[in-house]
Amino acid sequence: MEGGQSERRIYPVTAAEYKLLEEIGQGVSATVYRAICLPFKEVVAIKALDLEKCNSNLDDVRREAVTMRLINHPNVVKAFCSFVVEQTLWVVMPYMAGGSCLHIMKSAFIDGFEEPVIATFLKEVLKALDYLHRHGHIHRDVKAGNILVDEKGAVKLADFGVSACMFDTGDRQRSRKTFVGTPCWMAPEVMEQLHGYDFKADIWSFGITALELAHGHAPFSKYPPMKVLLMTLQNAPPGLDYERDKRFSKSFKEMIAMCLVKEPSKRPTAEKLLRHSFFKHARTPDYICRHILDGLPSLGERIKNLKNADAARMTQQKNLDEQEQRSQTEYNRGVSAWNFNLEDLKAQSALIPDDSDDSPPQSTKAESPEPSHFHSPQSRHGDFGSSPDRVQPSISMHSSQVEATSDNGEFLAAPRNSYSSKSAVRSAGVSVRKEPKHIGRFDVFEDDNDMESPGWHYSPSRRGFERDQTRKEREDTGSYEDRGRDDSRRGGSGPLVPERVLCGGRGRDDERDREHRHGRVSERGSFSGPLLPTGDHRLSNGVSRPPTVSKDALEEKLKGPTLKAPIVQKGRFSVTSNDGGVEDLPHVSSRRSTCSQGSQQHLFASASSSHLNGLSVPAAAIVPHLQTALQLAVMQQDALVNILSGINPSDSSNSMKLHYASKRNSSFNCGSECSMIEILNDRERDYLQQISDLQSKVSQLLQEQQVMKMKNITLERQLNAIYNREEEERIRREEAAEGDGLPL
Ligand SMILES: Nc1ncnc2c1ncn2[C@@H]1O[C@H](COP(=O)(O)OP(=O)(O)OP(=O)(O)O)[C@@H](O)[C@H]1O
Repeated sequence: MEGGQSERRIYPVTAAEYKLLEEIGQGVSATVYRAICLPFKEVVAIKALDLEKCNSNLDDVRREAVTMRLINHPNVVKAFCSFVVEQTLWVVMPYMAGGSCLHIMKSAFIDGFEEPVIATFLKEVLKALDYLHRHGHIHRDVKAGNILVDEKGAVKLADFGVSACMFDTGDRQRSRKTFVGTPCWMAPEVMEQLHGYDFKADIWSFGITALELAHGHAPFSKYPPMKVLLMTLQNAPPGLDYERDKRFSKSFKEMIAMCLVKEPSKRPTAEKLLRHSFFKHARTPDYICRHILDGLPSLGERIKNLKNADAARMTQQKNLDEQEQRSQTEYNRGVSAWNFNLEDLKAQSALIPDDSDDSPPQSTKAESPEPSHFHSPQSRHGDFGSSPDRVQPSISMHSSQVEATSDNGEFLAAPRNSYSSKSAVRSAGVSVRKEPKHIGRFDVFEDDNDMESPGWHYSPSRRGFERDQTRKEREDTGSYEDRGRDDSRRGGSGPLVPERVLCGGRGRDDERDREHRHGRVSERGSFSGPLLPTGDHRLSNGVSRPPTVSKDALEEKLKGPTLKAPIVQKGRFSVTSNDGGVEDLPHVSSRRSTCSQGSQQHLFASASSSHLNGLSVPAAAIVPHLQTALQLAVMQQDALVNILSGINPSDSSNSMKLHYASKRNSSFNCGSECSMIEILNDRERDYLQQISDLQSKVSQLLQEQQVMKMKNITLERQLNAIYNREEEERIRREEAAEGDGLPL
């Protein structure tokens, strides 16, 4: 029962007053039940959100619960009330007996709906979006699984409000340690995590949902998250195919194309879309009842059947890769993921098998390609904090080989050095072609003569041109699904090792990164909370957690990138074998890669160790290098000290700074190589000591944070219960004062 009466009712806020019946849905962190509200004898739906999985701030939830009472639109599923029951937050909503469009499709319309049905569903969704956007809200999870139908054929958009806000502050994915869900509906600007996003992100999701309703599944739905991400960013926007989707009208195709434009500002508003001729095909709720709901089993039964089918499919697919299985199951359950964590995705992408079947034989040659580093766009070079127009993001996909920068804040990826193999290229998600080619917003280059030097460019200045070209390309080459399959082979698979290089400047980069994550996301939008959850490598106060490095690992990193010429190890000295001898030191230095600091460190480590190993090295050859290396080391040490002081302002960082400053001065004035080397060794030991101190501080802080979190959760729950009681009281009083005589 819904309508005037239910809306004015005050629903009970204790579990005892509800009787849970069968399960009618499951999301990432919630299970939805049909239930009876005992005092009113009314069938309702209860969404039970697992608080353990949400890591949410219950204060926000409480605030949102109040906001939700103000949301009142016939096309938005509203929450009657919400309260905490043990480890879960219960959100009581009207029961939508038809279930979601996704589940209807899964049960009876596996290849999607007919156009008039789609127009009817989508028109109602647009009305909901228009309402939400006008009120400054972004829904952020528009998809078939959130379009619900009641027994009379009325259509409502669900999952906005209390349950959605559980994740606004960003930890939906983080709390699960690995990425779950699929970003199929996610707009490119949300994925890029570059300039923030606004309500136009919903319009993109709306376009994807239109395709989902037309085909029975969203574009790229069968792929794991990282592939979906890369395909959405690299490929031309998906759309209805003019040849293959002949059963759909031109106006439907046009309407989708208007929504799926990569540049958000060029997408129409919900209000404008509502005037599109496509929606003239929309019918009445009664039409939905007759054409869709009639003859369907009850919702509970459908869900049970789907679960059984899922289980059967899983047994059949035992041989499938675990990642793919999970991805498909999540899709089948209609799980999406908006607050994704790029680090998790990268880590998971390492698990994605390279399913390319066109790999040339030589691709197996490089069994141990150089490590790939996929820095998030904002993690290097960028200066986001102060000037959004001058962002210089970069992608580094190969220790130092591929860097991407641009003057105006867009991706620009270009090769700087060699790739060790074609497989490494594929593994970095970069396609290999003969000519520079525009793929979505990236230009992908290949040079057959130099298989080791592919690269990719994003040319923001040609954005419009690229889009036209790629759309034409899609028309030439077939539907987006074909392209999807094709592109998935070309890119996105294989390991993108999310390792970080010890290449200096990390402290500052992290600061920019942090600024970006915490501040800039909201620049355009009116939504709350940061886009990105804090990563594992961050502390609660936003300070970077130093990488865990053992002494050996540190030395390994200090050795810097591998040199091309054959290397002979002499003690810890690395020299090229053909020339041999320490005479080569300057030569070695001239070969340094783009990661100059790494090479300098390499020299630094090697030289200092040579002393220990008793090699006879002419001091004059080493000292200039040592001095340069020392300067670099000092800079890095300063960065470390900065990080330290960020973690605990009261610690001894200042005295350390002074200590090193004095040592630095004395080292530059020292005439003897011996004392210089001693100081360097000394410094190396101190670095290691500082790092290990830092690590123990970090773990101590994390433990403390954990304890505080638990305390906080308990307090929040108590507060929430009190608040709910007070709120209930207040409303009772208000209504009594109004004298409308409602039964309490
Ligand atoms: N009020 C309701 N009436 C009937 N069915 C509902 C209701 N609310 C949710 N459902 C069903 O439960 C399913 C799960 O809902 P839920 O909002 O938890 O997850 P989701 O939105 O699909 O996934 P996510 O966790 O990514 O948000 C929905 O897809 C829908 O089929």
